[in-house]
Amino acid sequence: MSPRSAGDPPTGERPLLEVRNLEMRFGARLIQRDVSFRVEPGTVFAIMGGSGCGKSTLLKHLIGLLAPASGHIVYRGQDYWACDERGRARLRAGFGVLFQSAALWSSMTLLENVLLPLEQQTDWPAERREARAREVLSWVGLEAFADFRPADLSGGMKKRAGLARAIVAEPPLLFLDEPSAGLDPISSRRLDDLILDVRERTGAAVVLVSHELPSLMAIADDGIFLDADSRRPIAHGSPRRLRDEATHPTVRAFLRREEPLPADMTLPAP
Ligand SMILES: Nc1ncnc2c1ncn2[C@@H]1O[C@H](COP(=O)(O)OP(=O)(O)OP(=O)(O)O)[C@@H](O)[C@H]1O
Repeated sequence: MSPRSAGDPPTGERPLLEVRNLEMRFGARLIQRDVSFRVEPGTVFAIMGGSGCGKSTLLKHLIGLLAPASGHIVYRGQDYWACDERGRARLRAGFGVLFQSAALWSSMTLLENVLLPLEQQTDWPAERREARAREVLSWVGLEAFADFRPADLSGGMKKRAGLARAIVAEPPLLFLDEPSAGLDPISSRRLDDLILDVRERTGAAVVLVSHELPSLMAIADDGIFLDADSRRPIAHGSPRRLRDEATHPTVRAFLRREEPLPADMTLPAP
């Protein structure tokens, strides 16, 4: 399948993921409201914004770890929180997640880590599971490290192993929390290429939280920018377009590394 980009016309298909008027709170504390967006198959969608604006909190809502204060999170037409626990578990089986820490099991080898989703989600015979796990380890360049434990790997290798585990069962949706955080520029670039390669190979849509501008510009087709002050999204679109066209000073400051404008200075109409 060939991935769509943000500039393509709508396909008329149901989006893989649709967020409608989501409001997120911790107790009485509002984190964000009015969050609405769609993620189409085969696209890379970025959740952007400054520190503490609620990016990780949004990701946790999307993968079912936190329940919305109000609003809807809909996967291929199914409202996640309107489903019973079995229905939610079925939807979650379609998510691959790479956490910031990679969250590999330290007592297991890489191969055993990557086999886990296949053991949980397929009834394939053991040889087929192992062949698939080794194939995916080779995609991420770790076939020679299948018998290593996570402690014996570099940070970039752990991320690649976490990515292998996230994609091994070919989930239609992949969630990545700051995939290149803590990596040197070369490892970070390599991971970006790998994310695009995975998207090409599997047709998965990718939702990622990232602060890394080169990474955002290189791989994201679309995105949303959350603002910590107003506690609302203040821009939607591809990071490249927002970098070139956004007028909001916070978005410009973030994506173009500009100094934010003084609060009393108004912007010309676009
Ligand atoms: N479990 C929690 N209970 C209460 N408040 C929380 C909890 N988790 C996060 N917060 C608060 O919610 C706000 C958003 O946090 P979040 O981690 O989602 O931001 P972020 O945009 O991902 O930040 P960063 O880029 O620094 O990782 C912060 O003010 C944070 O202190």
